[in-house]
Amino acid sequence: MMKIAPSILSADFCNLKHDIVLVEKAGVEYLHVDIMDGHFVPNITFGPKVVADIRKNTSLVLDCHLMIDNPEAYIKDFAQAGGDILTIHVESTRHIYRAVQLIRDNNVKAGIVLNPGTPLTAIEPVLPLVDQVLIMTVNPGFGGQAFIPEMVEKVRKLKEIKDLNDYAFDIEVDGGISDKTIGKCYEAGANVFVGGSYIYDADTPEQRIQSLKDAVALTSK
Ligand SMILES: O=C(CO)[C@@H](O)[C@H](O)COP(=O)(O)O
Ligand SMILES: [Co+2]
Repeated sequence: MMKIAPSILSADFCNLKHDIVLVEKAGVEYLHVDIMDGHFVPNITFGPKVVADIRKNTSLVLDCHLMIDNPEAYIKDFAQAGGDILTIHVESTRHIYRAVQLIRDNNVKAGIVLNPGTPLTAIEPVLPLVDQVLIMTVNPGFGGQAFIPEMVEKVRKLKEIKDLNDYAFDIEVDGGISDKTIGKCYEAGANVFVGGSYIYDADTPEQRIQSLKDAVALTSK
């Protein structure tokens, strides 16, 4: 099942509710929520309070991408704030297995994410435990960056590992996703697609969402 996850990093934070309702009405499944701490990545966004306020205003699945050091310290807070999926970077903790267990213990879905420079071998031990694997297709920290084409092969290899072991996790891609890049990722095995600037930097985000869906449908034929 393919899902589109608009990233509110590119939304207007003074009109956040409007920008969330807009994509919800356009028929997306997820809302991608980027949490940045100014340490793990060179940018800062917001914390659990904003996630809790978003939760009160939408029934979309809140797909929380934690770009923070020591994520263990905040997992409970983001789970209680109403995050549905908490995705943590394998590079952000020394104890990835324990951190993934902690997410599951908080009764939310567990995701794991890899920077472009991190090999798939780094996450193999936790693959049986996770609901989602996110392959970064840009360096994390900012919206509007160019898609890194080499990441398509990483998605393909991950899909092979998934099929070989009969794992059930979703494969998500994040960064530089547009009508030009989504098809390659879908064809390689991704089924959750984050879209930030491509969706929100347009006059008609609804049309951009439709064009992403159309590009996937074309690839499927
Ligand atoms: O996690 C991140 C950036 O670190 C993303 O979720 C961005 O929000 C994607 O933005 P675009 O590349 O689609 O503009
Ligand atoms: Co993200």
